Amino acid sequence: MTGTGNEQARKTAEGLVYSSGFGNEHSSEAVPGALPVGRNSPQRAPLGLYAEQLSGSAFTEPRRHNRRSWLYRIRPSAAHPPFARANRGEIRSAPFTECLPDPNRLRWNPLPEPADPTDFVDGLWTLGGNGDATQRSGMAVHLYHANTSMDRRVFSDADGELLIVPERGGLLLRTEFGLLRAEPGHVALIPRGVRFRVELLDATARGYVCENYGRPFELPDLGPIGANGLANARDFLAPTAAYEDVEGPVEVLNKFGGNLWTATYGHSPLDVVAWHGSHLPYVYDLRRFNVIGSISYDHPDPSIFTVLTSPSDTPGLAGVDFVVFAPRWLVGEDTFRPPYFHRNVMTEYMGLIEGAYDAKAEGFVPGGGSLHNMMSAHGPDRETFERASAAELAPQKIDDGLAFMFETRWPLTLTAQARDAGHLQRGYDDVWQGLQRHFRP
Ligand SMILES: O=C(O)Cc1cc(O)ccc1O
Ligand SMILES: [Fe+2]
Repeated sequence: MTGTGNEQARKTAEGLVYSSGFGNEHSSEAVPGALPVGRNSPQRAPLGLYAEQLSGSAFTEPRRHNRRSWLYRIRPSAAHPPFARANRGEIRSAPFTECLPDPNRLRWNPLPEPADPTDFVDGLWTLGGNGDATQRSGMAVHLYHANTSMDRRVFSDADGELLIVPERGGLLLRTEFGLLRAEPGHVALIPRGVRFRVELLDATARGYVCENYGRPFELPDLGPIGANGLANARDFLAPTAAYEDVEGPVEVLNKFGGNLWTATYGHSPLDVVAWHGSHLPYVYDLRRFNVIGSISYDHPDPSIFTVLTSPSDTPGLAGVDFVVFAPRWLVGEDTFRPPYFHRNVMTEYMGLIEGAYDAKAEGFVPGGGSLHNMMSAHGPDRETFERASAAELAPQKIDDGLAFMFETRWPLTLTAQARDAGHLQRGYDDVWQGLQRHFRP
């Protein structure tokens, strides 16, 4: 993506055309005249295409939450053979029952490089999660590592939407709605049920995925912040229609009820020539985030950094929030500026896209992750505490890293593979050892 100006149906340096605006009704046609005008389902759809609705909400949900798209495709999705169970590799789903919920602070190094040729789906490795995929509630944290593009296979997730956070290597996402490019520093949001194929733009790819079983991510309310700020809707870029007219076997993998199911189609199902609607994928450049913080004193709670939120049935209590710690100035007077010591009723999974994070002097590395389950005590490590308590409080630019958090209202339970992983850091607790008493009554 280019970093300037207006992306309204604009061609990027890489030749992709995007249409901008989160939550909008978008429309696009790869062939002029492919999109019906004035109705969704004419007696005969234009150009001999099949009309198909893809619903992301129940038909009857309030208009504010209602999401659906109309797809005009070469063949209807319904024309397929039965699905059969497929090997789910290292993908796991909620409910997570292999381990007891664990109150310990945990931290992992990056996933090791895959030994064999591994594409995005084969390279998904589940860390844990909460809720129940079949109840459309909760979330899962996955990591991925890949060294090949998906070839003659497409994936879709009936269990939830996928927020993909690349950390290493760019991804080209060929979706039913067209092409998206997601480099490290961008996030891609693939709605429930949308088919896509991941091609690697570099030799290897690595990153994180938040699988959200619950209400689709939306932009948070801004309250007194006003009409602008945080992630601005216009910076979310939707694809424009691009179709494959490809015959021959294509494997369609469907994550459903926690398992992978496979069917071999006789053609590519990425055959959508035109579409319109609101249930569609986006990319967003995290560096566009308009960071808002304190310009007087104290360290604000990280909710101020929320990019997207999946509300639960209780107002203000998110099933999952996606939060970014983007470059910003710290100017607080008489303030301990890094994240404070805290115990949070929400559960925090954090990852690092690049550089360093201001609460951890070392050990929290790009591609790694930390889990601070609900009510677990955490905060700055000893080195950070000592440095920040003594620092001269001149205005300071924090621009040496890009960290993020998946924050969820429910405790997160690990998979056995995450608990037993060789890349789990033993002795993470030690970062808080040696915090001396300074009490002088
Ligand atoms: O634990 C963390 O590093 C995340 C976090 C950051 C912050 O600025 C305040 C609270 C918080 O949980
Ligand atoms: Fe925290």
